[in-house]
Amino acid sequence: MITTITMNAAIDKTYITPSFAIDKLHRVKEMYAFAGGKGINVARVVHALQEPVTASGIIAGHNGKFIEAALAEEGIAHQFVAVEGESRLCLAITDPSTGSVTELLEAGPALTEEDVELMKLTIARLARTSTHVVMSGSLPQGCPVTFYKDCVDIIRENGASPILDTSGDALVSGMEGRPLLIKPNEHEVLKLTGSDHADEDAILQAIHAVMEQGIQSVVVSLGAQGALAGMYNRIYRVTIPKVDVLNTVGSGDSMIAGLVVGDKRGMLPEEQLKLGAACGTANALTPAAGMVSLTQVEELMKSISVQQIS
Ligand SMILES: Nc1ncnc2c1ncn2[C@@H]1O[C@H](COP(=O)(O)OP(=O)(O)OP(=O)(O)O)[C@@H](O)[C@H]1O
Ligand SMILES: O=P(O)(O)OC[C@@]1(O)O[C@H](CO)[C@@H](O)[C@@H]1O
Repeated sequence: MITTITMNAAIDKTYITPSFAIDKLHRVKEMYAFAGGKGINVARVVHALQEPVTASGIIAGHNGKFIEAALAEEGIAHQFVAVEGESRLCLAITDPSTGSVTELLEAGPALTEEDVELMKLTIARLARTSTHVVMSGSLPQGCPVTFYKDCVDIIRENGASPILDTSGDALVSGMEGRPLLIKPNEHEVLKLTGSDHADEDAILQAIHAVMEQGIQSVVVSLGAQGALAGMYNRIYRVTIPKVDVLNTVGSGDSMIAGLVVGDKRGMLPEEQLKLGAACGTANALTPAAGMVSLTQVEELMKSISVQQIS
């Protein structure tokens, strides 16, 4: 089983708003509301790839109940820790006329020390029956920045492989535990090395630096440009086809799902990267975040190329 952890689960609402402009009134004709937050998106895509998955993390209040009910309706197993307060609403306003995406993310509940300890115990328990535990997204208020680092250790001690997809200080700290895989985007990876050039050389240097830290796989996703990746001390370039994009929110999460499923199935790095990129691109073809069709993933895999460059 693959377990996903979303420390700040959300209702992900998407408003499709042609000619969106600030300071104007818009009547929204098309909208989607799904259980979301990065780890839940990963779980949904793992489920679409037909691997057993359990979604875990923190929920609160009425929105938390919505999240559980929505997952149950989708047939996704879940075991959340419920805390005081209200789970957040994350709003993405997408404008098909310009391709713009405007995101408004609420803060979500504040955790107590007891909540944090209970979450660690839950992760330890789930890790015992999992091959991989994927921790994704920002940490909620009250959660120490070292949380992911502690959990990387807990997951490994309990026999599963830890995967981390977060940013900022939580990523820097979590990397000290040497998770199996991280997937920063180009901005996140350059922040790690303090470089301000987003060119390929800087990204490659950053990938080498991360691998030298003892992290086996680092996949730097580059949106429509595909990805550059370091796996087992080799460097790969992933080239993806040009597609008609509807909404890229959740493409990173979908890519993680493909990579983890690929690892679980024992695929070679090239095939894992192909599956990851196909899931990311398939997500961009759907209006909602973290949603892919298996048929589209399989079709896209045929037009994605992965080249070992060093
Ligand atoms: N515009 C696009 N066209 C085609 N594929 C895309 C596009 N954007 C993203 N993808 C696919 O999804 C993968 C991950 O995307 P991206 O680099 O945007 O991740 P991210 O920044 O972590 O996304 P998010 O945080 O919104 O989940 C890319 O490597 C690519 O395969
Ligand atoms: O605040 P976080 O946890 O970093 O990001 C939350 C979020 O923007 O990420 C997902 C897309 O990747 C959305 O489902 C969700 O709303």
